[in-house]
Amino acid sequence: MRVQGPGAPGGPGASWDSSGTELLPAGHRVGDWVVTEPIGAGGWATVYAGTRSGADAPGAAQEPREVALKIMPTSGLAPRQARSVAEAARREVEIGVRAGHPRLIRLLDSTVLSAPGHPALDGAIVLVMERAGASLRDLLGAGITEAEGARLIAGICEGLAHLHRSGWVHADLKPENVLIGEDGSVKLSDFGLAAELTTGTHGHGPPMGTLDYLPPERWRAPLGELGVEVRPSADIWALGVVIHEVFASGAPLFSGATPVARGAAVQEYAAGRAPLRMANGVPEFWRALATDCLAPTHAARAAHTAESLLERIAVRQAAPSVPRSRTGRFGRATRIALLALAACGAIGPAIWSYAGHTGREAAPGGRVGIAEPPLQVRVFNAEKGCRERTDRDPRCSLGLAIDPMRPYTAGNVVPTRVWHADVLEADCQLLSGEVVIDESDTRSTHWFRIRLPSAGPGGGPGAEPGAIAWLPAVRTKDRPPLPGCPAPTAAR
Ligand SMILES: Nc1ncnc2c1ncn2[C@@H]1O[C@H](COP(=O)(O)OP(=O)(O)OP(=O)(O)O)[C@@H](O)[C@H]1O
Repeated sequence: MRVQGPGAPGGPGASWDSSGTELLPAGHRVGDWVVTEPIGAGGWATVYAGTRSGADAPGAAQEPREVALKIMPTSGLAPRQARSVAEAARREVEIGVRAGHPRLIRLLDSTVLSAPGHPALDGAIVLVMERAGASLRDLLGAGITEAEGARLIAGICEGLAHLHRSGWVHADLKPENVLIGEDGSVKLSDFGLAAELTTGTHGHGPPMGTLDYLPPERWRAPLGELGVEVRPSADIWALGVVIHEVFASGAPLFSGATPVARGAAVQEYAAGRAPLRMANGVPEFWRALATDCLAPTHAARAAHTAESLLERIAVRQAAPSVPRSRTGRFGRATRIALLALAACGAIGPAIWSYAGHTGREAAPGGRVGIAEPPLQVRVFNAEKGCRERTDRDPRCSLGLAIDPMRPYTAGNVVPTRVWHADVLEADCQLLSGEVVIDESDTRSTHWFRIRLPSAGPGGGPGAEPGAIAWLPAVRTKDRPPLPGCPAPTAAR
């Protein structure tokens, strides 16, 4: 349940949520949808399972048949409360329209109910969403393996990284708002408190939130005309709390009988008067990651972005299959070879392609309408001077590898060159390829399999149709949610 944040004046509470589930009986029709059963309720809304009433309606074939209907009643609320509900719905719709991503629950439609004969429903806002199978909260009690926890947390980081890149802070990250699709994929939901980063560094949101996930600075945040200041680092704090819960079977990180008492424990920790005490079962890597997320001040936490955390998780996931001696091999000589790659011209033997691979296989679960590979990645050149020029100077060109399992040296690149900001199509990712260290010392074993554009993005030699190559993940800031690549041992 979400409640008002500390120090907030009155606002919509959770008073009607328990009775809300009776609002819509099974069989009730909402636009093109028929209610089947209640799924859940929060402070603003009751969520029902719905199914399409007319399968033959125009466009029906493109839409899922099973949906979730989030009903946000406004009648009976004080005008200010009704405005808050309408604002929350507006933010959900705005994110749905402007920031769609496979790691965010998909908004299909929104409408306002007209039900003059049913005063409790009249004027209610309805959000029609893709339906998830469960929430992370549902999974916590059963215990989550480290591998599964890693996958779930990586999915949350991908969703946050996308939101932050798109200029939004979620501001209410918690296990209830991490949904699990029927194919097991992670989807962030509930953007009713999301804040747009209007200044680039922070935005403003209503003085509300879920107390157990609020960062220390929010407990003292002044309430201005625009609301309270919200920064992406607030989501990172909440992520730290969630990481702990994932590996501690849902046990709260800060002790106290009530959310307010636990908030006092947060303040004690932030003031340096109490240590962070995580459950013993939290594995070392995740303990370290959560500790960084839970840095007590915004300034200390800001260094740990969702992208950088994702990168650390990717490297860690790749680590067990990379023998230590192999990683240790890459000293100065390899690094110099890597740097040389940024400047060398077109070099390299034949292009490696997978016979019979189309790159258009449906994602697991194959849901219609959810983004499927290939997905776009934009090339990033760590050399600042190269990012500022658009003349495709050969010295600023970057090479794509032929084989991600061999050192990324001049002899292992395809003829097609790419430049900063080129957009490439990736169809899968490999977390445990050869180590690559870029010019800014970022080290990664993560690679994307790229379909080479037949014209050559730089106007260089074109590739044969369907040819592929490999982009080291250090050469892009994007982290599209791609499936894993099959082990690249295929014919060369
Ligand atoms: N698309 C969906 N598919 C399946 N279940 C969903 C979906 N959206 C929400 N739910 C379920 O309904 C519950 C309430 O939804 P939601 O959190 O969006 O409502 P809310 O009133 O904004 O909640 P809160 O006040 O706790 O933030 C969720 O915890 C989740 O279990």
